[in-house]
Amino acid sequence: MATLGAQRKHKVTVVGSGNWGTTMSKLVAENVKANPNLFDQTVQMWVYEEEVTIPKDSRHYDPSNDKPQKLSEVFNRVHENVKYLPNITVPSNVVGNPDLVDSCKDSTILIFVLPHQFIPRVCDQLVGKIMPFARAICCTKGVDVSEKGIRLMSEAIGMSLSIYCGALSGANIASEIAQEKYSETTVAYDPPPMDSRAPTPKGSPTASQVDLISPSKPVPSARSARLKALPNEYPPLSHENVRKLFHRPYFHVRMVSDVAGVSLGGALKNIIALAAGFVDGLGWGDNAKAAVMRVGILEMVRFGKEFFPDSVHTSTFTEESCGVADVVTSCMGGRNFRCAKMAIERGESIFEIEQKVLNGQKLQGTSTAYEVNTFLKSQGLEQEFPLFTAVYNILEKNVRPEDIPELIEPKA
Ligand SMILES: NC(=O)c1ccc[n+]([C@@H]2O[C@H](COP(=O)([O-])OP(=O)(O)OC[C@H]3O[C@@H](n4cnc5c(N)ncnc54)[C@H](O)[C@@H]3O)[C@@H](O)[C@H]2O)c1
Ligand SMILES: O=P(O)(O)OC[C@H](O)CO
Repeated sequence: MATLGAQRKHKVTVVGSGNWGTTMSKLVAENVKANPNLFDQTVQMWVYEEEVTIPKDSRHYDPSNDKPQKLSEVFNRVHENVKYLPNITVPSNVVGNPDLVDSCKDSTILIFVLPHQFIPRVCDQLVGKIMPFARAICCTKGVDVSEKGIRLMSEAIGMSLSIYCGALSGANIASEIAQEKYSETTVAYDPPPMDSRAPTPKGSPTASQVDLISPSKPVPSARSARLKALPNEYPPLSHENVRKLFHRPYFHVRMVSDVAGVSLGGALKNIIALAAGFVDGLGWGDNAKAAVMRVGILEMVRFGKEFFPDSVHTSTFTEESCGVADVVTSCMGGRNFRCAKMAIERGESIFEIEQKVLNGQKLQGTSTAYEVNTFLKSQGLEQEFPLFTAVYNILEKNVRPEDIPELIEPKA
């Protein structure tokens, strides 16, 4: 039932069109159709434009037209991302839009699903070009490290665009979800009090006047940013309504408020997956992989407690899909795990494997290992995170994968 007084509907843009971005567009498009009272029926998907040649084994291959074509044009013609999510039909209410600003400018909900290294530049292009009261959900797995320190990607998005940004992360190998195989995820959404629809007490500033976060409950993802309240004519972005955007019979959503825990789980698991791939590539078997996962989970929890003490709930890592469950799935079938394993088996660098095997898809564990190490070095705390540090040093060829057991053995 539409919220009393809500005459407008949320327009949704998925910012990203990769393997997960396209999968996310598919499930979101299914949900806007299922909730016409809440959402506009067309989902914009920003496509980072490139020329693609339709593979000969594609059902869309046309020998009379095998020249390179614009990805967005092919997508809008055949409703399939022939490069990043082949053989999956995406609902026709998803529009592939190569113009970033045009795809976002009228949307009240922005779902960021880009490799994390591209987020800052994309946000820079959107500053001042989006709805001032838009809200975002970051599905990207990574952290934002600079000389100022470490930030969650949701914080980086929120601060850059002066909007509130939540996070989605879980045991979510995209290709399985695209095939509608059962999975689950965690969505953390903890909006500013101004977004709550409690009756506005007399004398309180109206939505248009409120442009600072309430001092009583600073919103981590947009600390000191100038937030605009979501106007009452839109349905409230309650946990119930946000869940309706993502939950599917095959994609079970649990809503939480711990944005930091959800974000860190997704980012740090990619480092652990590399370590698991290294030991698996050595042929050391499941026990070795389990040992590496155990130490990695400990370091994930420690990292959250150490650097995000006022926002991370340790239970998020153990009880939610974004924690241990994501480590498990990533260390069995994730790209970071598979490429690390292949690198050891073939005696090649993981960076070469990424280029040769992923067809344009991007690993996130390698860059996250470097970014986390830069931050740990700045804090003088590499020794407190031996597995994260070992993965960095393996990538740098300072140590060998065979050295992992010694490197993670607790020091007397
Ligand atoms: N693929 C998965 O199974 C999966 C699942 C859950 C979360 N994630 C996370 O989602 C995020 C996005 O991953 P993905 O799988 O959609 O992407 P991907 O790995 O398929 O990466 C390719 C995407 O990057 C885009 N790209 C390349 N160069 C770019 C540039 N200069 N600027 C902007 N975009 C550029 C490409 O157009 C393409 O859309 C990552 O953080 C990833 O960890 C991925
Ligand atoms: O393929 P990966 O390693 O990027 O992992 C995919 C998802 O993040 C698994 O949850």
